Amino acid sequence: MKRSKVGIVGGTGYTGAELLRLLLVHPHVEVAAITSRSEAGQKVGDYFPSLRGRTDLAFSDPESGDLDQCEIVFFATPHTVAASQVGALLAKGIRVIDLSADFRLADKDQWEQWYKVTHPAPGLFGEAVYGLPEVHREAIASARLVACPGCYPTAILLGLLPLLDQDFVDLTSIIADAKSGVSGAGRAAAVGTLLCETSENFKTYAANGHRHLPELIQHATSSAGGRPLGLTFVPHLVPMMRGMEATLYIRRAPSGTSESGNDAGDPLSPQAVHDLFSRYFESEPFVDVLPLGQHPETRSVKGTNICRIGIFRQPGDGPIIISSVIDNVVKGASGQAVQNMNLMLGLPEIAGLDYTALLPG
Ligand SMILES: NC(=O)C1=CN([C@@H]2O[C@H](COP(=O)(O)OP(=O)(O)OC[C@H]3O[C@@H](n4cnc5c(N)ncnc54)[C@H](OP(=O)(O)O)[C@@H]3O)[C@@H](O)[C@H]2O)C=CC1
Ligand SMILES: CC(=O)N[C@@H](CCC(=O)OP(=O)(O)O)C(=O)O
Repeated sequence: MKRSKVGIVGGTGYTGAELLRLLLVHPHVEVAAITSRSEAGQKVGDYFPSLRGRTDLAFSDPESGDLDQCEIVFFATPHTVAASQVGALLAKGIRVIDLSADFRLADKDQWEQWYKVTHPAPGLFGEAVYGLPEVHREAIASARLVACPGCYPTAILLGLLPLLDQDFVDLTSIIADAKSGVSGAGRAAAVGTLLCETSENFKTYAANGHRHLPELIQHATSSAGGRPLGLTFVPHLVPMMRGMEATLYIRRAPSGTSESGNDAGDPLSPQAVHDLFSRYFESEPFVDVLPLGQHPETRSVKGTNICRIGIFRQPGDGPIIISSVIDNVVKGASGQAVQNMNLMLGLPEIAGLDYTALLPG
Protein backbone atom coordinates (compact mmCIF):
# COMPACT_ATOMS: atom_id res chain seq x y z
CA MET A 1 0.00 0.00 0.00
CA LYS A 2 1.35 3.45 -0.96
CA ARG A 3 2.21 5.56 2.08
CA SER A 4 0.76 9.06 2.30
CA LYS A 5 3.37 11.80 2.59
CA VAL A 6 3.07 14.05 5.61
CA GLY A 7 5.08 17.04 6.82
CA ILE A 8 5.70 18.72 10.18
CA VAL A 9 6.29 22.42 10.77
CA GLY A 10 8.06 22.95 14.09
CA GLY A 11 10.04 19.72 14.31
CA THR A 12 12.32 20.69 17.18
CA GLY A 13 9.63 21.30 19.82
CA TYR A 14 8.04 18.81 22.19
CA THR A 15 4.94 18.16 20.10
CA GLY A 16 6.98 18.06 16.87
CA ALA A 17 9.33 15.47 18.39
CA GLU A 18 6.35 13.48 19.62
CA LEU A 19 4.78 13.56 16.15
CA LEU A 20 8.05 12.13 14.83
CA ARG A 21 8.11 9.38 17.47
CA LEU A 22 4.61 8.33 16.44
CA LEU A 23 4.77 8.90 12.67
CA LEU A 24 8.16 7.31 11.96
CA VAL A 25 6.74 3.91 12.96
CA HIS A 26 3.25 4.53 11.56
CA PRO A 27 2.37 1.75 9.11
CA HIS A 28 0.63 3.92 6.50
CA VAL A 29 2.43 7.27 6.26
CA GLU A 30 5.86 8.60 5.43
CA VAL A 31 7.26 11.75 7.00
CA ALA A 32 8.51 13.52 3.87
CA ALA A 33 9.47 16.91 5.34
CA ILE A 34 10.12 18.42 8.74
CA THR A 35 10.98 22.05 9.26
CA SER A 36 12.96 24.08 11.75
CA ARG A 37 14.29 27.58 11.30
CA SER A 38 17.03 27.13 13.88
CA GLU A 39 18.18 23.61 12.84
CA ALA A 40 17.69 23.69 9.04
CA GLY A 41 20.20 21.30 7.43
CA GLN A 42 20.75 19.30 10.63
CA LYS A 43 19.94 15.56 10.52
CA VAL A 44 16.92 14.72 12.68
CA GLY A 45 18.72 11.66 14.14
CA ASP A 46 21.68 13.83 15.16
CA TYR A 47 19.46 16.41 16.83
CA PHE A 48 17.24 13.86 18.64
CA PRO A 49 19.40 10.87 19.68
CA SER A 50 16.15 9.04 20.52
CA LEU A 51 15.41 8.98 16.76
CA ARG A 52 18.85 7.77 15.58
CA GLY A 53 18.42 5.00 13.04
CA ARG A 54 14.71 5.78 12.59
CA THR A 55 15.07 8.34 9.77
CA ASP A 56 17.52 9.89 7.32
CA LEU A 57 15.52 13.12 7.21
CA ALA A 58 17.16 16.47 7.85
CA PHE A 59 15.30 19.55 9.06
CA SER A 60 14.50 21.91 6.23
CA ASP A 61 13.78 25.61 6.26
CA PRO A 62 10.03 26.34 6.44
CA GLU A 63 10.41 28.43 3.25
CA SER A 64 12.15 25.64 1.28
CA GLY A 65 9.02 24.35 -0.47
CA ASP A 66 9.63 20.82 0.87
CA LEU A 67 6.13 20.76 2.38
CA ASP A 68 4.57 21.01 -1.09
CA GLN A 69 5.02 17.26 -1.68
CA CYS A 70 2.85 16.43 1.36
CA GLU A 71 -0.80 15.41 1.48
CA ILE A 72 -1.13 16.57 5.09
CA VAL A 73 0.98 19.09 7.05
CA PHE A 74 1.02 19.32 10.86
CA PHE A 75 1.75 22.66 12.54
CA ALA A 76 3.47 22.04 15.89
CA THR A 77 4.25 25.71 16.31
CA PRO A 78 3.40 28.61 18.62
CA HIS A 79 0.18 30.51 18.07
CA THR A 80 -0.10 32.64 14.89
CA VAL A 81 2.45 30.61 12.88
CA ALA A 82 -0.14 28.28 11.37
CA ALA A 83 -2.58 31.11 10.78
CA SER A 84 0.13 32.94 8.80
CA GLN A 85 1.01 29.95 6.64
CA VAL A 86 -1.94 27.60 6.17
CA GLY A 87 -3.65 29.71 3.50
CA ALA A 88 -0.85 29.01 0.99
CA LEU A 89 -0.89 25.27 1.73
CA LEU A 90 -4.69 24.96 1.53
CA ALA A 91 -4.59 26.77 -1.83
CA LYS A 92 -2.30 24.00 -3.11
CA GLY A 93 -4.74 21.32 -1.95
CA ILE A 94 -2.66 20.34 1.09
CA ARG A 95 -4.71 19.53 4.20
CA VAL A 96 -3.59 20.92 7.55
CA ILE A 97 -3.72 19.71 11.15
CA ASP A 98 -2.91 22.58 13.51
CA LEU A 99 -1.81 21.72 17.05
CA SER A 100 -1.86 25.36 18.12
CA ALA A 101 -4.86 27.43 19.17
CA ASP A 102 -5.12 29.49 15.97
CA PHE A 103 -8.39 27.98 14.77
CA ARG A 104 -10.02 26.58 17.92
CA LEU A 105 -12.38 29.48 18.61
CA ALA A 106 -15.31 30.52 16.44
CA ASP A 107 -15.19 34.21 17.27
CA LYS A 108 -12.27 36.30 15.97
CA ASP A 109 -12.74 39.13 18.47
CA GLN A 110 -12.79 36.70 21.35
CA TRP A 111 -9.64 34.99 19.99
CA GLU A 112 -7.83 38.32 19.74
CA GLN A 113 -8.94 39.32 23.23
CA TRP A 114 -7.52 36.12 24.78
CA TYR A 115 -4.40 35.73 22.62
CA LYS A 116 -3.64 39.48 22.67
CA VAL A 117 -2.60 39.64 19.02
CA THR A 118 -4.30 40.34 15.70
CA HIS A 119 -5.32 37.06 14.01
CA PRO A 120 -3.25 36.60 10.84
CA ALA A 121 -5.96 34.76 8.87
CA PRO A 122 -9.38 36.20 9.74
CA GLY A 123 -10.80 34.77 6.50
CA LEU A 124 -10.28 31.24 7.78
CA PHE A 125 -12.42 31.65 10.92
CA GLY A 126 -15.21 29.11 10.88
CA GLU A 127 -13.35 26.92 8.39
CA ALA A 128 -11.63 24.54 10.81
CA VAL A 129 -13.16 21.44 12.34
CA TYR A 130 -12.40 21.06 16.07
CA GLY A 131 -10.22 17.97 16.24
CA LEU A 132 -11.85 16.08 19.09
CA PRO A 133 -12.68 12.79 17.32
CA GLU A 134 -15.05 11.67 20.08
CA VAL A 135 -17.37 14.53 19.02
CA HIS A 136 -16.52 15.47 15.44
CA ARG A 137 -15.30 12.21 13.87
CA GLU A 138 -17.28 12.53 10.63
CA ALA A 139 -16.50 16.19 10.01
CA ILE A 140 -12.80 15.59 10.69
CA ALA A 141 -12.67 12.85 8.04
CA SER A 142 -13.54 15.29 5.27
CA ALA A 143 -11.95 18.45 6.71
CA ARG A 144 -9.13 20.31 5.02
CA LEU A 145 -8.23 22.22 8.21
CA VAL A 146 -8.38 20.62 11.66
CA ALA A 147 -7.81 22.56 14.89
CA CYS A 148 -6.55 20.16 17.54
CA PRO A 149 -7.94 20.94 21.01
CA GLY A 150 -5.69 22.23 23.77
CA CYS A 151 -4.48 19.67 26.29
CA TYR A 152 -6.68 20.96 29.14
CA PRO A 153 -9.84 21.07 26.97
CA THR A 154 -9.15 17.49 25.83
CA ALA A 155 -8.97 16.11 29.38
CA ILE A 156 -11.86 18.24 30.64
CA LEU A 157 -14.27 17.86 27.71
CA LEU A 158 -13.86 14.07 27.64
CA GLY A 159 -14.64 14.02 31.37
CA LEU A 160 -17.78 16.11 30.87
CA LEU A 161 -19.23 15.01 27.53
CA PRO A 162 -21.70 12.31 28.64
CA LEU A 163 -23.22 14.70 31.21
CA LEU A 164 -23.52 17.83 29.10
CA ASP A 165 -26.91 17.13 27.57
CA GLN A 166 -28.47 15.68 30.73
CA ASP A 167 -31.31 17.66 32.36
CA PHE A 168 -30.40 16.46 35.86
CA VAL A 169 -27.01 18.21 35.72
CA ASP A 170 -26.44 21.83 36.80
CA LEU A 171 -24.34 23.15 33.92
CA THR A 172 -23.89 26.53 35.58
CA SER A 173 -21.67 25.41 38.46
CA ILE A 174 -19.07 23.07 36.97
CA ILE A 175 -15.59 23.18 38.50
CA ALA A 176 -12.53 21.91 36.62
CA ASP A 177 -9.46 21.67 38.82
CA ALA A 178 -6.68 20.66 36.43
CA LYS A 179 -2.97 19.89 36.74
CA SER A 180 -0.37 19.71 34.00
CA GLY A 181 3.14 18.37 33.69
CA VAL A 182 5.75 20.92 32.75
CA SER A 183 6.12 19.82 29.11
CA GLY A 184 2.75 21.48 28.50
CA ALA A 185 4.54 24.80 28.41
CA GLY A 186 6.60 23.78 25.36
CA ARG A 187 10.32 23.42 24.82
CA ALA A 188 10.86 27.08 24.05
CA ALA A 189 9.48 28.12 27.45
CA ALA A 190 12.23 29.71 29.47
CA VAL A 191 12.88 30.23 33.18
CA GLY A 192 9.43 29.16 34.37
CA THR A 193 10.00 25.54 33.40
CA LEU A 194 13.55 25.06 34.66
CA LEU A 195 14.09 22.15 37.06
CA CYS A 196 14.97 24.58 39.85
CA GLU A 197 11.72 26.45 39.32
CA THR A 198 9.39 23.49 39.03
CA SER A 199 10.68 20.57 41.09
CA GLU A 200 9.59 20.40 44.74
CA ASN A 201 6.94 22.96 43.88
CA PHE A 202 3.20 23.03 43.15
CA LYS A 203 1.21 26.06 42.10
CA THR A 204 -1.86 27.43 40.39
CA TYR A 205 -1.37 29.71 37.41
CA ALA A 206 -3.69 31.77 35.21
CA ALA A 207 -6.29 31.48 37.97
CA ASN A 208 -7.80 34.79 36.82
CA GLY A 209 -8.65 33.16 33.50
CA HIS A 210 -6.64 30.81 31.28
CA ARG A 211 -6.98 31.06 27.48
CA HIS A 212 -8.41 27.54 27.41
CA LEU A 213 -11.50 28.83 29.24
CA PRO A 214 -13.24 30.31 26.17
CA GLU A 215 -12.31 27.16 24.20
CA LEU A 216 -13.84 24.98 26.92
CA ILE A 217 -16.98 27.05 27.21
CA GLN A 218 -17.50 27.20 23.44
CA HIS A 219 -17.16 23.48 22.85
CA ALA A 220 -18.92 22.35 26.04
CA THR A 221 -21.84 24.68 25.26
CA SER A 222 -22.07 23.23 21.78
CA SER A 223 -22.23 19.68 23.21
CA ALA A 224 -24.83 20.89 25.72
CA GLY A 225 -27.09 21.93 22.84
CA GLY A 226 -26.60 25.61 23.59
CA ARG A 227 -27.73 25.47 27.25
CA PRO A 228 -25.92 28.20 29.22
CA LEU A 229 -22.84 26.92 30.97
CA GLY A 230 -20.83 28.21 33.93
CA LEU A 231 -17.35 26.80 34.35
CA THR A 232 -14.61 27.59 36.84
CA PHE A 233 -11.30 26.29 35.46
CA VAL A 234 -8.08 26.56 37.43
CA PRO A 235 -4.85 25.08 36.03
CA HIS A 236 -1.94 23.95 38.18
CA LEU A 237 1.67 23.15 37.31
CA VAL A 238 2.95 19.90 38.82
CA PRO A 239 6.57 18.76 38.96
CA MET A 240 6.40 15.95 36.42
CA MET A 241 7.41 15.99 32.76
CA ARG A 242 4.30 14.58 31.09
CA GLY A 243 0.79 14.05 32.25
CA MET A 244 -2.40 15.89 33.03
CA GLU A 245 -5.20 15.25 35.49
CA ALA A 246 -8.52 17.11 35.62
CA THR A 247 -10.81 16.70 38.63
CA LEU A 248 -14.31 17.80 37.66
CA TYR A 249 -17.10 18.63 40.13
CA ILE A 250 -20.61 18.46 38.68
CA ARG A 251 -23.67 19.27 40.75
CA ARG A 252 -27.29 18.26 40.49
CA ALA A 253 -29.67 20.65 38.69
CA PRO A 254 -31.83 22.56 41.22
CA SER A 255 -34.94 20.96 39.70
CA GLY A 256 -33.43 17.45 39.93
CA THR A 257 -34.24 14.87 42.58
CA SER A 258 -32.20 15.15 45.74
CA GLU A 259 -32.35 11.68 47.21
CA SER A 260 -29.20 10.04 48.52
CA GLY A 261 -26.61 9.61 45.75
CA ASN A 262 -26.72 5.84 45.98
CA ASP A 263 -30.47 5.37 45.52
CA ALA A 264 -31.62 3.22 42.67
CA GLY A 265 -33.21 5.48 40.07
CA ASP A 266 -31.07 8.50 40.96
CA PRO A 267 -29.43 9.58 37.68
CA LEU A 268 -26.58 11.17 39.66
CA SER A 269 -25.69 8.05 41.61
CA PRO A 270 -22.17 6.80 40.87
CA GLN A 271 -23.55 3.63 39.30
CA ALA A 272 -25.92 5.56 37.03
CA VAL A 273 -23.18 7.98 35.97
CA HIS A 274 -20.80 5.08 35.42
CA ASP A 275 -23.39 3.33 33.23
CA LEU A 276 -23.88 6.58 31.28
CA PHE A 277 -20.14 7.02 30.69
CA SER A 278 -19.64 3.36 29.80
CA ARG A 279 -22.40 3.52 27.19
CA TYR A 280 -21.21 6.87 25.81
CA PHE A 281 -17.62 5.75 25.31
CA GLU A 282 -18.38 2.11 24.55
CA SER A 283 -16.90 2.14 21.06
CA GLU A 284 -14.23 4.77 21.63
CA PRO A 285 -10.77 3.29 21.11
CA PHE A 286 -9.01 5.88 23.27
CA VAL A 287 -11.35 6.49 26.21
CA ASP A 288 -11.25 4.04 29.11
CA VAL A 289 -13.85 4.30 31.88
CA LEU A 290 -12.43 2.60 34.98
CA PRO A 291 -14.55 0.38 37.23
CA LEU A 292 -16.26 2.34 40.03
CA GLY A 293 -13.92 3.34 42.81
CA GLN A 294 -10.68 3.08 40.82
CA HIS A 295 -8.60 6.25 40.62
CA PRO A 296 -6.97 7.03 37.26
CA GLU A 297 -3.24 7.80 37.32
CA THR A 298 -1.24 9.86 34.85
CA ARG A 299 1.45 7.19 34.67
CA SER A 300 -1.12 4.70 33.38
CA VAL A 301 -1.48 6.79 30.19
CA LYS A 302 2.09 8.05 29.80
CA GLY A 303 3.18 7.81 26.15
CA THR A 304 -0.29 6.62 25.08
CA ASN A 305 -3.25 8.25 23.34
CA ILE A 306 -5.64 7.11 26.07
CA CYS A 307 -7.87 9.23 28.27
CA ARG A 308 -8.67 7.27 31.44
CA ILE A 309 -11.68 8.30 33.52
CA GLY A 310 -12.76 7.56 37.10
CA ILE A 311 -16.16 8.37 38.67
CA PHE A 312 -16.72 9.16 42.36
CA ARG A 313 -19.24 10.61 44.82
CA GLN A 314 -18.88 11.34 48.51
CA PRO A 315 -21.68 10.56 50.99
CA GLY A 316 -24.62 13.01 50.87
CA ASP A 317 -25.92 14.96 47.90
CA GLY A 318 -22.58 16.46 46.86
CA PRO A 319 -21.26 16.71 43.33
CA ILE A 320 -20.33 13.83 41.09
CA ILE A 321 -16.55 13.86 40.85
CA ILE A 322 -14.89 12.85 37.60
CA SER A 323 -11.13 12.35 37.35
CA SER A 324 -9.77 12.40 33.79
CA VAL A 325 -6.13 11.73 32.95
CA ILE A 326 -4.21 12.05 29.68
CA ASP A 327 -0.64 12.41 28.51
CA ASN A 328 -0.63 16.10 27.54
CA VAL A 329 1.83 15.52 24.70
CA VAL A 330 -0.05 12.51 23.23
CA LYS A 331 -3.87 12.64 23.62
CA GLY A 332 -3.40 16.32 24.54
CA ALA A 333 -1.50 17.13 21.33
CA SER A 334 0.47 14.88 18.94
CA GLY A 335 -1.39 11.59 19.44
CA GLN A 336 -4.74 13.30 18.95
CA ALA A 337 -3.29 14.96 15.84
CA VAL A 338 -2.33 11.51 14.48
CA GLN A 339 -5.80 10.20 15.37
CA ASN A 340 -7.23 13.07 13.30
CA MET A 341 -4.84 12.28 10.45
CA ASN A 342 -5.97 8.64 10.46
CA LEU A 343 -9.58 9.80 10.10
CA MET A 344 -8.68 12.24 7.31
CA LEU A 345 -6.83 9.54 5.37
CA GLY A 346 -9.53 6.91 5.89
CA LEU A 347 -7.14 4.74 7.93
CA PRO A 348 -8.02 2.68 11.00
CA GLU A 349 -8.31 5.23 13.81
CA ILE A 350 -5.82 3.40 16.02
CA ALA A 351 -3.16 2.99 13.32
CA GLY A 352 0.22 3.89 14.76
CA LEU A 353 -1.31 4.71 18.15
CA ASP A 354 -1.65 1.33 19.81
CA TYR A 355 0.78 1.87 22.69
CA THR A 356 0.80 0.70 26.30
CA ALA A 357 2.16 2.96 29.05
CA LEU A 358 5.54 2.19 30.60
CA LEU A 359 5.35 0.91 34.18
CA PRO A 360 7.24 2.10 36.09
CA GLY A 361 7.52 5.13 33.84
N1 LIG B 1 3.39 20.89 24.83
C1 LIG B 1 2.15 20.45 24.95
O1 LIG B 1 1.82 19.61 25.81
C2 LIG B 1 1.08 21.00 24.07
C3 LIG B 1 1.31 21.97 23.10
N2 LIG B 1 0.31 22.41 22.30
C4 LIG B 1 0.54 23.43 21.29
O2 LIG B 1 1.32 22.89 20.23
C5 LIG B 1 2.15 23.91 19.67
C6 LIG B 1 3.60 23.49 19.77
O3 LIG B 1 3.92 23.30 21.14
P1 LIG B 1 5.32 22.76 21.66
O4 LIG B 1 5.79 21.64 20.80
O5 LIG B 1 5.14 22.53 23.09
O6 LIG B 1 6.22 24.06 21.38
P2 LIG B 1 7.78 24.20 21.43
O7 LIG B 1 8.05 25.54 21.95
O8 LIG B 1 8.36 23.02 22.15
O9 LIG B 1 8.20 24.14 19.87
C7 LIG B 1 7.81 25.08 18.91
C8 LIG B 1 8.36 24.70 17.52
O10 LIG B 1 7.90 25.66 16.58
C9 LIG B 1 9.00 26.12 15.77
N3 LIG B 1 8.74 27.53 15.45
C10 LIG B 1 8.69 28.56 16.33
N4 LIG B 1 8.37 29.72 15.69
C11 LIG B 1 8.21 29.38 14.38
C12 LIG B 1 7.90 30.14 13.21
N5 LIG B 1 7.66 31.46 13.27
N6 LIG B 1 7.83 29.50 12.02
C13 LIG B 1 8.06 28.17 11.93
N7 LIG B 1 8.37 27.38 13.02
C14 LIG B 1 8.45 28.01 14.22
C15 LIG B 1 10.23 25.89 16.64
O11 LIG B 1 11.37 25.58 15.85
P3 LIG B 1 12.34 26.66 15.20
O12 LIG B 1 12.37 27.82 16.15
O13 LIG B 1 13.63 25.96 15.07
O14 LIG B 1 11.73 26.96 13.87
C16 LIG B 1 9.86 24.63 17.41
O15 LIG B 1 10.19 23.48 16.66
C17 LIG B 1 1.86 25.19 20.48
O16 LIG B 1 0.90 25.97 19.83
C18 LIG B 1 1.32 24.63 21.78
O17 LIG B 1 0.54 25.56 22.43
C19 LIG B 1 -0.94 21.88 22.39
C20 LIG B 1 -1.24 20.93 23.31
C21 LIG B 1 -0.27 20.44 24.25
C1 LIG C 1 1.91 23.76 31.67
C2 LIG C 1 1.55 24.80 30.63
O1 LIG C 1 2.10 25.89 30.61
N1 LIG C 1 0.61 24.45 29.73
C3 LIG C 1 0.16 25.32 28.68
C4 LIG C 1 -0.94 24.68 27.89
C5 LIG C 1 -0.51 23.85 26.75
C6 LIG C 1 -1.52 23.78 25.63
O2 LIG C 1 -2.31 22.92 25.37
O3 LIG C 1 -1.60 24.89 25.07
P1 LIG C 1 -2.09 25.57 23.75
O4 LIG C 1 -3.45 26.05 23.92
O5 LIG C 1 -1.16 26.69 23.68
O6 LIG C 1 -1.97 24.63 22.63
C7 LIG C 1 -0.40 26.62 29.25
O7 LIG C 1 -1.06 26.58 30.26
O8 LIG C 1 -0.27 27.64 28.57
